[in-house]
Amino acid sequence: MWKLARLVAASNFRRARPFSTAIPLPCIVHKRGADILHDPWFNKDTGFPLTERDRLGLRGLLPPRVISFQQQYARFMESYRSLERNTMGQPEGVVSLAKWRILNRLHDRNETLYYRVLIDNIKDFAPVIYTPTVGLVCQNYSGLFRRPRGMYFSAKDKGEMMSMIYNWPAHQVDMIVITDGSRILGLGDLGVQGIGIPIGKLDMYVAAAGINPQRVLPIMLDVGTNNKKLLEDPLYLGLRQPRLEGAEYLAIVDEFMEAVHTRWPKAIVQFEDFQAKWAFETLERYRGRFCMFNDDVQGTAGVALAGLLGTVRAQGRPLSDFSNQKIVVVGAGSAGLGVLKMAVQAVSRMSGNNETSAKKQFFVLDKDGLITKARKNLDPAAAPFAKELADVEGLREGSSLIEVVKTLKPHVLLGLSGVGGIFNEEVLKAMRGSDSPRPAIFAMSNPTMNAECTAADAFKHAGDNIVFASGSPFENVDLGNGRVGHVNQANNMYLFPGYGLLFTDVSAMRMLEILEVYNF
Ligand SMILES: NC(=O)C1=CN([C@@H]2O[C@H](COP(=O)(O)OP(=O)(O)OC[C@H]3O[C@@H](n4cnc5c(N)ncnc54)[C@H](O)[C@@H]3O)[C@@H](O)[C@H]2O)C=CC1
Ligand SMILES: CC(=O)C(=O)O
Ligand SMILES: [Mg+2]
Repeated sequence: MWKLARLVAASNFRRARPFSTAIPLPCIVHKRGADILHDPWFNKDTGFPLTERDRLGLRGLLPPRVISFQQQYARFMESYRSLERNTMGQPEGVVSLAKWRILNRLHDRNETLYYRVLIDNIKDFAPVIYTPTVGLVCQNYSGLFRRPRGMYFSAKDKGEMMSMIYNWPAHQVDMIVITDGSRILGLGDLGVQGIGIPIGKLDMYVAAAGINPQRVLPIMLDVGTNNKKLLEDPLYLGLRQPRLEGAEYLAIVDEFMEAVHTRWPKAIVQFEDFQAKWAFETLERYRGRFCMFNDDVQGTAGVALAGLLGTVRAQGRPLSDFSNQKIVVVGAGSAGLGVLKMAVQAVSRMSGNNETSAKKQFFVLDKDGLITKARKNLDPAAAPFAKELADVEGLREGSSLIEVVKTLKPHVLLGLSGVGGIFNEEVLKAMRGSDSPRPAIFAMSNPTMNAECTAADAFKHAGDNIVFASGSPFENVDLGNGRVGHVNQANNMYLFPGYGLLFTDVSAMRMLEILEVYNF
């Protein structure tokens, strides 16, 4: 997958920002002197040739020696490798943050070099700029903050957003990722510190999809936080107030959406890591009016479905066999319900059955166990997937995960619960009794510590023949005798190259029409 993503990125990125000149061809620089050196979009550090130094008023502002782009690249990679050597044996969190810092400093200084090293080393660097390290970065963002990136719209900016949006320096923006910080990965409400997620996601768009980095915009919509620790932290950088709710909340999001689409009517707004109630409500509220989608609901569904179909193929079965798989989804939030909706649609289309009958093979649990129609206060979003008690013989409302696995013997166990380790030894061992000769275990929650199980535990307890995928990366597992337990990554970022191609080749509206056609 990375190979394909790199090919896409390399071809598109070179078109947008040629490797050899380090500044995008169509770009006219209106700045001079130190302003250029302090602008990561234009800065080439010591790479400015003498002619440019004269033309741009840089003579004397840099050491005399001109260092080529290739030499700068090699020097950065050497510093990175030396950091790896020098931090060997130190705690994982310390090492990850040190790696993030060195990459972030480059991002802040010289974007061309940053994206070049990122594209060329995407497999090594994705876990640093994205999950799992981005989770740690968000948890510590107020302390790590040095230079602003993206835009911040807060509840205090009500009435000002239409003018604020024109403060963004780029004339054109194609892709926006916005969060309100209310459910950052499986880490909960991180308030303004959640900005790390839009930044990391957009880095993946540039590196894996070849989107022009000058045309992306990370956004934090700060409506307060209910995280007590952050509210009490004197260095917390966000609004120190409880989250807005109800109409007050929606008024802020409405104003932002109007402002952004007034300035850039074709920009696509990706909603990311909103708590489930707002994820669903904003999706319904805006999808008919604006170019937008929800990555956790829709992007995750696309990747999970690809993984589920891939599993059928890995079992040596025809794809039509997908309609016979028993699938247990653990987690009935924005991601779990998004996956269920799309998977049910896929089954009903493949089998020619209606959705009611396609739903029969899907089972969903939340923190209160198996969801059935007998549940009191059944969440309306989960209601379409709640089972009739008559259809789950041997089970009851609220049956535990282990009861469900032992009774149903599912072909697939898919976790989007945010609860680390919930696929424990007992549950994994019970998957040995699966009706499938090659059961699938997808531990999709992020970051790593929130994964439902580790890859090593999955192969150890559920057996060598499983198909395993996780939201955050794990190393392949050594099964002995030269055999390898392959770890696949099931993360919505794998859709970004696809979106990227759509953005470059079709207009945003056309893309949304395509998504609508597929009822995505
Ligand atoms: N791999 C990927 O591409 C993606 C992974 N995720 C991950 O999925 C997780 C959940 O995300 P959302 O659905 O947005 O969160 P959410 O907060 O909307 O939903 C979490 C769900 O898990 C349930 N849950 C909590 N404890 C449980 C337990 N002990 N047993 C069973 N269910 C339990 C909750 O009741 C709720 O239904 C997060 O860790 C997130 O990082 C989310 C989107 C994409
Ligand atoms: C991957 C992702 O979007 C999440 O964990 O929320
Ligand atoms: Mg997300």
